[in-house]
Amino acid sequence: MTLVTGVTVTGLWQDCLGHLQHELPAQQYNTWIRPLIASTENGQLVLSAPNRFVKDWVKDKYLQRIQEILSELNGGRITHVDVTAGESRPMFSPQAAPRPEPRPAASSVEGFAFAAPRVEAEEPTSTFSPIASSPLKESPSTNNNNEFGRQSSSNLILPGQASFNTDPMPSAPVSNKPKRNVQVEGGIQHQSFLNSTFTFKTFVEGKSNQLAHAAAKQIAENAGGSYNPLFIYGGVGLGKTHLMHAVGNHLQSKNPNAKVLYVHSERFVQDMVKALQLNAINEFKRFYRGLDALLIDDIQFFAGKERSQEEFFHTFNALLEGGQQMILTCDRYPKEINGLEERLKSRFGWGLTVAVEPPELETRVAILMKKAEQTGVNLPDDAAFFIAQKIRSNVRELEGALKRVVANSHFTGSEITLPFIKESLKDLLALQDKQVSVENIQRTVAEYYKIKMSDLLSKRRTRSIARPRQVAMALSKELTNHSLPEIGELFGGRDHTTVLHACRKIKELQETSADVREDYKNLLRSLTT
Ligand SMILES: Nc1ncnc2c1ncn2[C@@H]1O[C@H](COP(=O)(O)OP(=O)(O)OP(=O)(O)O)[C@@H](O)[C@H]1O
Repeated sequence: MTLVTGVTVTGLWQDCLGHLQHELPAQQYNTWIRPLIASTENGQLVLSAPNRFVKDWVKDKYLQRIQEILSELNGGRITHVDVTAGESRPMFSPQAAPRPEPRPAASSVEGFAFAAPRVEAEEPTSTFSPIASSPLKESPSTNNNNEFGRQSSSNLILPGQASFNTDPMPSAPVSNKPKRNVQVEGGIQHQSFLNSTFTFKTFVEGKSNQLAHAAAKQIAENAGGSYNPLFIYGGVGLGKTHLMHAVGNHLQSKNPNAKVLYVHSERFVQDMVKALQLNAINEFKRFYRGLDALLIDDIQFFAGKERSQEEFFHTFNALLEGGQQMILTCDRYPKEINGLEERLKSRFGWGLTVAVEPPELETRVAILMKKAEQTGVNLPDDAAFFIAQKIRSNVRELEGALKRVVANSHFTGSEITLPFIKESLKDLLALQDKQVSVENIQRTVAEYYKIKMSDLLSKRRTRSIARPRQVAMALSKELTNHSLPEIGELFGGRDHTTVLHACRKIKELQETSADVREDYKNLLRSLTT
């Protein structure tokens, strides 16, 4: 057994995860493998399962394969992997599981059990895991009509609470994230489900997130003040969750007794449904309304779920009236959420609504440098620049690329240089080259002309916006298989004749204007190489 450093083990485990993800059905992977937290003890890999149930299952079904893969990856050298129940020190960045998911502890208080892994398991039935065995296993996001399920369990689980358990499962915390801030009050634990690595210190501020960052900082210093609620919206993987946790972590560090809770909106819905089924809605209300700060992620999941919206509306009002801070994130502007009640949309706008945009090149480079520094990796400037130039879609993908490079470097013992990066990311880049999307084109064009992506889709007709828009339309026609009407639709619902006109205009300008010719050529090169 020659594992030397935690980073080496991390790299191995990350790669092993890649193999397992490839081999196993997604459901199995998400249920059993993803929640495992890797750490190193005496040079050995320790996989910490959220509870004994998962531990036994993993040992029984997957451990042998895990050992085989690790040993293949490490030249036959890994001989032992331990699987334990309960948390151990996580050692890699949040990328290991992209979204911090609330995984409260197994528990029951006076007949109510609290928390279960958010699993969609096909396997063994257990009193511990009501969601796993209930009709609610189908995620609300994939089944908008099924807001209520048939009662199938005697256990209700609320996040942030824990256990005096009568069921056979241990009360070990269930978390695939670093869990902190556990308070014990009257024998009941409160957990925040904050990811301790998502702090202001690890967040890179740039033009694209300046306002959101400033607002978050303000709130961290003055929670429950005039910026309540804070509503952060923007595309995937742009740091909304990170910022929200940063506020939570700050509040919690200022006051360790503060009851701060992070919860994904799917989880809120699931808990509420469970509470209704079990006639425990009053406990549910008390629990949420007793918080000092509530952070709810991805509230677009409330769309179409009327009863949940109703409950959330009351919780929301109660919290605001009590001066408790709320932070909400969403993938779009509140008014654009179809299926959300008007009164909620308008309430969301009562505090401060801020957008996060895709980061520009400089910020992407800075983020990469910061992530590399966090993982103790020396990333040369030109290497960071290259990755940042190539991966533009979102920060999560940027991190993914960096992790891949770092893992490869650990396995091969190679230094991270530009040629090494090109080699490591070869297939990813090739894949990306094949996948030029209209969105990608819009983002690249917006960045090139230093305008906002939303401007490209807007009705604004000033030359500084209209010309880049035409360029983006022409590039979309040239580089994608979309029809003119489809392209028009993707540019803020424009008519196909507008797209046709743009294509003709840009073709003409390329012959008469050196600037446009140059711009078009640069953009084409950047999108296709
Ligand atoms: N400005 C930033 N500085 C440092 N890390 C960042 C920044 N923006 C995003 N990240 C990182 O990118 C990853 C994705 O961020 P996050 O989960 O906050 O995205 P999100 O906007 O909530 O996406 P989603 O809508 O998919 O939930 C995280 O690991 C986060 O740390």
